Order: sequence, then structure tokens, then C-alpha cells
Amino acid sequence: MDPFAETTWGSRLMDPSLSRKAKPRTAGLTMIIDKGLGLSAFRDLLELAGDYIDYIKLGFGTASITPLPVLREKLRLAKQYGVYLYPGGTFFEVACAQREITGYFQTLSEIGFDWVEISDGSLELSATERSHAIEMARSFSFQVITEIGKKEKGSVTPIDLLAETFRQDRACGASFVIIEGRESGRSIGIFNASGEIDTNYVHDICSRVEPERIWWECPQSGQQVTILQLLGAEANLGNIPVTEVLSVESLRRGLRSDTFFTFGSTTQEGPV
Ligand SMILES: O=C(O)[C@H](CS(=O)(=O)O)OP(=O)(O)O
Repeated sequence: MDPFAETTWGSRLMDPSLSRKAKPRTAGLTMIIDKGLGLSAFRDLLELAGDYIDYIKLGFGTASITPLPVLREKLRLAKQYGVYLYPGGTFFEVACAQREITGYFQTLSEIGFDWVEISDGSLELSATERSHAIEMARSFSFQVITEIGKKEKGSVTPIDLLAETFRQDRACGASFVIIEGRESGRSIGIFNASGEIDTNYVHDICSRVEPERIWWECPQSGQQVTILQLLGAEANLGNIPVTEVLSVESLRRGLRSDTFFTFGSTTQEGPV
């Protein structure tokens, strides 16, 4: 039970209709990256912050080396807390390189996943191959997230190619499109070598696609602040470290100095 919800001010503070929509939501989504949490830590995380987590990505191909009973329990717990669990895009790319896409989707479906990620960060997929993969995932009844961007250091997707890939992914049935930021958030896509954001590029992207369908991979705290200040509290954020969920939610609600006057305070003038 939230102690603040019991108080007059607290009930207003925590009222989702005033600040944050309750789950399941379609905006202000938070995706976190799980790189190998054990079951106790996973359960703890959901117990503490399940209300603020929309998606959990099992990073890389870790789903395949997690003991199956543990994986199944993670899926069960995630569903119990209204969180969508899905394997990272690299796992799909491994299956792709092995020409095992059908087996990949079949296996994930049998285990009980509902969402998959289609990406080509480490390999080349033609536009036709990419569309085919999305459509095949949809034929297995998966909800699809795609990702745009190469994992190579210094890689930036030209805006025309990004917009066209986005348009095509959505036409094939992708629900959301991730802008690649990796776990580092450096020297890739919207980030320079120091992790600073190219805000012009971000605005260009938003002007060319449906911004509400984008997830911005933002592993670093300063990057989360910048994106939320630029795009608003309802921007979708991804690759959030497991220890940062409450911190990101605090940013969204103006409960941290960085966004205090942007989202938190409704009366910014005059004495308290
Ligand atoms: O989980 C993955 O496969 C990778 C990990 S990272 O973001 O490149 O560090 O992410 P994805 O966005 O799914 O390609």
C-alpha cells in the first residue's frame, strides 16, 4: 500500500488521471533491460516498480541461456504485474543468421511470449526481408516492436532511410519502433561519443514519423532528462537499467529537480 495515497495531498499526487496514465498505457512507456536477473531480484523489481514498467527486454540472447523453468516463471510474474516480457533483438538476429526464423517464432510462441523485436543492428536485412520477418511474426500472432539503427560505433541512420523504414515497419504491422541507443548510449544514433543528444536529429525524426510510436533507448540518466524535457513526460523510453525505474518515473512526475518546473509544479510563482 502506498503510504502517500492514504493522505489528502498524497492521493492527489498519486492520482494517475492528473499526471500519469495508469497501465496498460500507450504513451509514456518505460522499457527496461534485464541482463540476467535471478528470480528473486526479478520479483523484487516488479513488486517495487511494476506499476512503472511497461516492457522488460531480456537483453541480447539471454533468454536462451536462462533455465527454462526460470524463464517461464519470469513470464508468469511479468503477466501478473501487467508487464510485457520479450527477448532482445540480437536473439532474433542470431536466428536470422542461422536461417531459423520460423523455428525462432515457433519456439517463442510455445514458451509463451506475446511480443518480439525485429532488428538488423548486427546484420544486413533488405527492406523485403525486414518486412517479411515482421509479417511472419504477425502471422504467429506476435505483437511486434522493430528497431532502427546499426550497432556499429559511430553509426547514424540517415533521416530519409529512417523515415522510410519506420513507414514500412508500421505498414507491415509493427506497433512500436525503437531508435537504437545500445546499452552504452554513446557514439550511436542520437548520441555523440560523450552520450550527449543531437537534439536537431531528434526533432527531425519526430517531424517525419509518428513520435508516439517511437521508443528512445536512453540508458543514461542525463539522456532521460533531455528526452523528457524535449518531448514531454509521455515520451517512451527504453534500455532503462533495472535500478533506475523509480528514478525515471520521478522524472516523468516532476519529482526530481531536473523536471520539477517542467512537470511537477503547477504553481511556480508566489509564496508557498
Ligand atoms: O538486447 C539486445 O539484443 C540489444 C542489446 S543493446 O541495446 O544493443 O545493448 O538490444 P536491441 O535493442 O534489442 O537490439
